[in-house]
Amino acid sequence: MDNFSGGSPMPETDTDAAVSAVPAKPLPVAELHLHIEGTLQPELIFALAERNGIALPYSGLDELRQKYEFTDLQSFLDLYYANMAVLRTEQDFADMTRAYLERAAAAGVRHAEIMMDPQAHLSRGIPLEACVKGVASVLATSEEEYGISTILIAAFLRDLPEDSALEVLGRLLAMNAPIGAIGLDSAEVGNPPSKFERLYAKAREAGLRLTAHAGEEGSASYIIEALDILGVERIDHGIRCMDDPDLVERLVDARVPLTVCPLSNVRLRAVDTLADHPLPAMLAAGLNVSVNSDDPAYFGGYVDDNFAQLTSVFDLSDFDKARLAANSIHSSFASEERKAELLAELNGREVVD
Ligand SMILES: Nc1ncnc2[nH]cnc12
Ligand SMILES: [Zn+2]
Repeated sequence: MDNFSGGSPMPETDTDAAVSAVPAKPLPVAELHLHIEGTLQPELIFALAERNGIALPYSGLDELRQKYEFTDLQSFLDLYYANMAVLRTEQDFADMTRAYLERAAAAGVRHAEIMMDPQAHLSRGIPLEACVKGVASVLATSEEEYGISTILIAAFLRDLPEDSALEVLGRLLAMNAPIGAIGLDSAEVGNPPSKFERLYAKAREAGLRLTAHAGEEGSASYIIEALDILGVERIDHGIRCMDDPDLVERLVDARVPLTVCPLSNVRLRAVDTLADHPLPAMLAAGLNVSVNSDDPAYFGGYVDDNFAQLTSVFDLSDFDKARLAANSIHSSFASEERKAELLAELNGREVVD
């Protein structure tokens, strides 16, 4: 942050005005909390349905979009899993991944850690190879093609038994799937991290990095369990830590990364409005928070949209935005060399909205 140069000055000459009329380049960030199945835009859902001869239960885009009113996490998950029906072939997974990377590059994403839910596809009869290869084949060249380095995270559905997760992790390891980490997602309340102790032990033994959703709808105790029982290095969401001052102190002291998703929290009613979001209080408390999009096709925006809306509601300073971007890079599972590259890029630029 040493070279951080503050906001854009007001234009004083015609040349300055012309330069400032060029659309601002977004902040270079790492996106650490992104479900690839949550990037399926309505248009792509219809295109894939047509390609695969699948009849959708919606007459058109408008009817589908009307379903994007959620009352809680489960009401979203119901639609999220239902829409996955259009993903059938390796090509479908590849096309979805390419569409995300293209949009993410425009949002300033320079490194992405991408979760996929293999169990949600296996249960529909899709071969594990099709979903893994479809996503991974595109990620393999993401840095050259989109300027985005990537890591694939296998996320496990916490509302299924641990044995199912163990079986799928075993198959991923046996096929040498190019995964760098595991995660834990889906319906949180009633499915605490302690249910997955053996899964995380197995992943750790295999040399994988560890993250888990905790404290999205579940209480602060889920965050404590994820740290103490699963040994995670990062917490996805984690906003409910703000209910427990001792936990906040622990997270600050240990610099535990929290991958916060503001627009998701509003759309899933974890908070009432963006103005009620705890992100500014989390920053003020010294927590290691980053801004992420979670399921951008469902929640109204990609990472740049999250930054833009946060800025409009909270008047975030350039310093705050640069800190959030730097946190995202430091908190990634990228190599130290890649992190240094991204931090140099971040520090060498002026920050604008
Ligand atoms: N926000 C979220 N919480 C839990 N599981 C998810 N799967 C996709 N998005 C999710
Ligand atoms: Zn998530």
